[in-house]
Amino acid sequence: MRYFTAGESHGPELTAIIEGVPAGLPLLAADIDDELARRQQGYGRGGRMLIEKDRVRFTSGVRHGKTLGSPITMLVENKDWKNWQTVMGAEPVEEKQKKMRRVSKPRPGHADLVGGIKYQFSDLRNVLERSSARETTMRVAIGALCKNLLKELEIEVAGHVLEIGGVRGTVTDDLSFTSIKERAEQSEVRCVDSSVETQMKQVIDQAKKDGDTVGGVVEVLVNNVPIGLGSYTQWDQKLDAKIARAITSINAFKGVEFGVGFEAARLPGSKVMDEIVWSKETGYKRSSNHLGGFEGGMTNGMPIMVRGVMKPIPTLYKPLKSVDIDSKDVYKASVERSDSCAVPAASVVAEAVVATEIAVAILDKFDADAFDRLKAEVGRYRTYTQEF
Ligand SMILES: Cc1cc2nc3c(=O)[nH]c(=O)nc-3n(C[C@H](O)[C@H](O)[C@H](O)COP(=O)(O)O)c2cc1C
Ligand SMILES: C=C(O[C@@H]1CC(C(=O)O)=C[C@@H](OP(=O)(O)O)[C@H]1O)C(=O)O
Repeated sequence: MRYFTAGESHGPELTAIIEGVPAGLPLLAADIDDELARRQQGYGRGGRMLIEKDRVRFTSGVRHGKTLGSPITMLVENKDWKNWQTVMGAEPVEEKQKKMRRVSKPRPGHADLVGGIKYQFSDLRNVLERSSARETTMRVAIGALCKNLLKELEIEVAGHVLEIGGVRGTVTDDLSFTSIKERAEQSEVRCVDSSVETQMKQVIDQAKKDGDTVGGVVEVLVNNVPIGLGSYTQWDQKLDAKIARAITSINAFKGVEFGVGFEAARLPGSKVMDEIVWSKETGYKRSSNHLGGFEGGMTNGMPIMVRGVMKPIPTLYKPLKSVDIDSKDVYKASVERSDSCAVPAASVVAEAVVATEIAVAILDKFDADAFDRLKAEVGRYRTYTQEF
């Protein structure tokens, strides 16, 4: 399976084309829309989310609620487009109109300056329109399709927020996968530890008041993953590496860890490796999951546990110093309408990109032309791994 996304933040619409999805997978626009709505929620978002109501439209690859095996095209309309038609239209405009909403004072931490230098733009809006995390809408749409496929194979994905602006929630060991999923859904900050929710919201409110922003840490868990997705045989076949790339490809994500993660540097081997146990009913299992479900770049059958760190949003209402690209004089950076914290929304994006990587690994490994055959093959393979 491969895919592309396209679309500018204030252009007419966003597009995704996905190729290699098996034929016969049940797929409804409503399944995608539910996930798109989850991404739009979360405490700390700015005014744009009040304008948009993301809904998908299939224009190819789906018929009567099932995939056809041909490329799937998904479109999401930007409701804000009606306010930007002159600024963002495809047809040539007068010089005077070209100056409308022109950006010449790059925001530190956003793509503005480097993108402008690279593509030789005199208006940095040409950069920010595509570097905007509006693009993550389509990655969530693709992830929703992949979650549909995984659900049919009894694989579940859950994302939640661990930390915002230095306030960290605790996830106790006795919390089941289901309760993590449910609790995240009930929380405005998508944190399963309700005792820190108010504090997280206060940190976001304070940042907003100060014209500042905050980042945080999200976690994605994947349950019931078959053993042996990915491979140790070639560096670029390692699935943990592909997931790490997918996470750091989310706008503003700066780091990834699996299982105990960076803490592994401070622990002895006996506290990091997961002991192997066996029973006739379950086959091979581990008595702990410090390695977050990966050994040798392959899934080991334990839940995948991956975390990503998001830096604070770069656009500051109290802007940092920048340089005007025309005069080279020192100015405050441009202020675009912006979120103060998008960590809860980003946890939904993280879920989507992890689901996508796992779906791709499954489609690579098994006969994936027809969904029923894929499902049967995955079932047989699970029996094999249990009896090994
Ligand atoms: C869901 C989400 C919403 C975001 N909202 C904003 C925003 O409102 N303003 C902003 O400056 N950056 C926002 N960002 C972050 C920027 O898109 C990102 O920092 C920028 O593209 C530069 O990329 P980099 O931080 O990965 O280097 C958001 C990121 C995500 C994941
Ligand atoms: C539009 C979305 O997020 C946007 C991401 C973003 C950025 O710079 O990344 C900047 C803001 O754009 P705008 O100036 O239009 O409000 C966010 O709202 C979205 O998540 O759908």
